[in-house]
Amino acid sequence: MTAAFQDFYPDEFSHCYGCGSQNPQGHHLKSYWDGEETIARFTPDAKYSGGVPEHVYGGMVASLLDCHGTASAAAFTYRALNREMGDGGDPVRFVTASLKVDFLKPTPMGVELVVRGKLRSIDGRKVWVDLSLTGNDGICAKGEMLAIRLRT
Ligand SMILES: CCCCCCCCCCCC(=O)SCCNC(=O)CCNC(=O)[C@H](O)C(C)(C)COP(=O)(O)OP(=O)(O)OC[C@H]1O[C@@H](n2cnc3c(N)ncnc32)[C@H](O)[C@@H]1OP(=O)(O)O
Repeated sequence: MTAAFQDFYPDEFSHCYGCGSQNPQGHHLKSYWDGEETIARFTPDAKYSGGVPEHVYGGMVASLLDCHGTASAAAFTYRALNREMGDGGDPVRFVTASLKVDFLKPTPMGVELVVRGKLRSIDGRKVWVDLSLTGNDGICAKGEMLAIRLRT
């Protein structure tokens, strides 16, 4: 089975509510390569409803873009450096500095959501990632992230 990007986060940095393996209450989002892009799949529990039970609330949508975006920034950087995650070198870790979300239409509840990341550019410690979240009937939200690589 292919390891997810988050599987390479050290345990001490794996407490994120959205994607940390060490947070028992968290969502444990998992991100992977899909060609030149990145992908994550997630089906929110019914308790994450928006104004009506059929729709997912916006914070959950932003959370999925957030965690997938930073994981993708790390993956894009490893690839640009011709490195592999878990190669024993200095770990490449990112946090979100800026996340813009456009909610294009309601996100449906009860279906698997697909989150995609595409590299826009890398400039030193700054990585811009274009994000999208798709339900069963097209793109529901788009995101633009600036992720900053932490100094090691
Ligand atoms: C713990 C391990 C987890 C590692 C494992 C990952 C866990 C999962 C994370 C999930 C995603 C999240 O929720 S992360 C949690 C939410 N995010 C945060 O809490 C981050 C809080 N902010 C910060 O800690 C800081 O502001 C940083 C690290 C982002 C940046 O601080 P810094 O390292 O001192 O760098 P700084 O010089 O200020 O900025 C570097 C460059 O980025 C630019 N820059 C900085 N912020 C912005 C911004 N909002 N919009 C535009 N540009 C910006 C600066 O102008 C500069 O450009 P130039 O002058 O170089 O051109």
